[in-house]
Amino acid sequence: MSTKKSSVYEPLTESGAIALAKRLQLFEENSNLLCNEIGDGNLNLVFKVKDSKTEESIIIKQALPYAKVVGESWPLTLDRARIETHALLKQAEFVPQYVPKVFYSDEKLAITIMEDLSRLQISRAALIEGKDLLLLSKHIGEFLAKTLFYTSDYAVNQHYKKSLVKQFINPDLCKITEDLVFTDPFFDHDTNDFEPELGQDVEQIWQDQALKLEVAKLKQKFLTKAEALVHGDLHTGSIFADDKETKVIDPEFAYFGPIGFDVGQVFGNFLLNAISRDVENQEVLFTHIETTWNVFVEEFSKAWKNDGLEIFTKVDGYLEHVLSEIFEEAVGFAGCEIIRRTIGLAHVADLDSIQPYEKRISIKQLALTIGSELIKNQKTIKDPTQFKDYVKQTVNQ
Ligand SMILES: Nc1ncnc2c1ncn2[C@@H]1O[C@H](COP(=O)(O)OP(=O)(O)O)[C@@H](O)[C@H]1O
Ligand SMILES: CSC[C@H]1O[C@H](OP(=O)(O)O)[C@H](O)[C@@H]1O
Repeated sequence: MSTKKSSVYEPLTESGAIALAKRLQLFEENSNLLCNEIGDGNLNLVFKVKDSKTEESIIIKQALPYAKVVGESWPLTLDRARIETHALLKQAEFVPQYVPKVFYSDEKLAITIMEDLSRLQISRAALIEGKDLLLLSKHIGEFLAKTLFYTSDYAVNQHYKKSLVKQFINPDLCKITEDLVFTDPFFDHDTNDFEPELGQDVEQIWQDQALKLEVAKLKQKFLTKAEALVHGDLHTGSIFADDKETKVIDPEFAYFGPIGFDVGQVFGNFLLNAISRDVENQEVLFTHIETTWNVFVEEFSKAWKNDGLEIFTKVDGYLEHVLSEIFEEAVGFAGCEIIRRTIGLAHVADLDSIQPYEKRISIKQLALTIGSELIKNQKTIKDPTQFKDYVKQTVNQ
């Protein structure tokens, strides 16, 4: 992997992406290259460049100086490309099997050139199609345990940890999460986006002081708890998968934050898919939540016992305390994710594609109830079985 700093930034076009791939000699000389911009995310350009003869391909991801979904009126730092490249490289130190290979990056051009994962499918789309993705949660549990444990104070020298915290200072992208996940959906803010039929339910959220108090505490944790290098946006749209393989992409929101945030976003997005399904097809998602947590605990505990550097990792009861705090926080963060994906700026296809419209509205009402209940009952829900029972109880009310 090589890194470069060009002197000027300019957004790439499809022909510009081909020219860049040729200049960097990423393909054989005289190859006939084709390129399409395939980005469907909220923020960046994504070019797929392919050799028409050999079918070999690469991905060139480029940050724009603004949020693509909104346009130039929402300026956004190009530094997110540096964060993404370095987060992918850091994660690859622990779980190379679960992240795309990075071939090249250029901070000034704000590009990351990486492995093309088109052989896999974005897991949100696959789950909406009803695919089970049987190994997804086993892989994600291991991804979470290893990337989070091995970047935390439990595992690394405290001077090195602080140098990493500095490297991953990411104020602009954190501000997006602070606003869109932890603030705007809980107030009458103009970024919110919901159907008029949800007006009363949303009003109830805005008036619920007990809920807002818990959200305030969760936001404070997100703002201050520099526990480990979190992915920061680990939803099912950031995970490529098939029945055998899993790859996590798009860590441009990475920073040192609470471990429970990544775990909670995974729980929240599995749950969003679960409630979008008929009851008889939901079980596989609850199994994914359970497996994610069980594998996380197993791998995190193994790493703690074998590689714990912090002296207190040898003290009886400390691991159990840390794990129970992570679970409690994950339940609360999952609730915030569910609410913001229902009434905030950035929706999910799991809910928005539900037909007919009336069914969509009633499932979104259910999502708001489940999200609120998870946030207010973080302390009583102690494990995935109770989590499932709690959700089912709410669904049946
Ligand atoms: N390494 C990759 N291989 C194949 N397709 C990719 C890759 N990275 C991104 N994409 C495609 O581009 C889309 C947007 O990528 P993503 O990183 O999520 O962008 P954004 O940061 O704008 O959300 C993905 O949903 C996927 O379709
Ligand atoms: C204006 S950013 C909204 C939303 O988009 C990000 O997701 P992605 O980059 O995967 O499309 C992130 O979840 C932000 O909260």
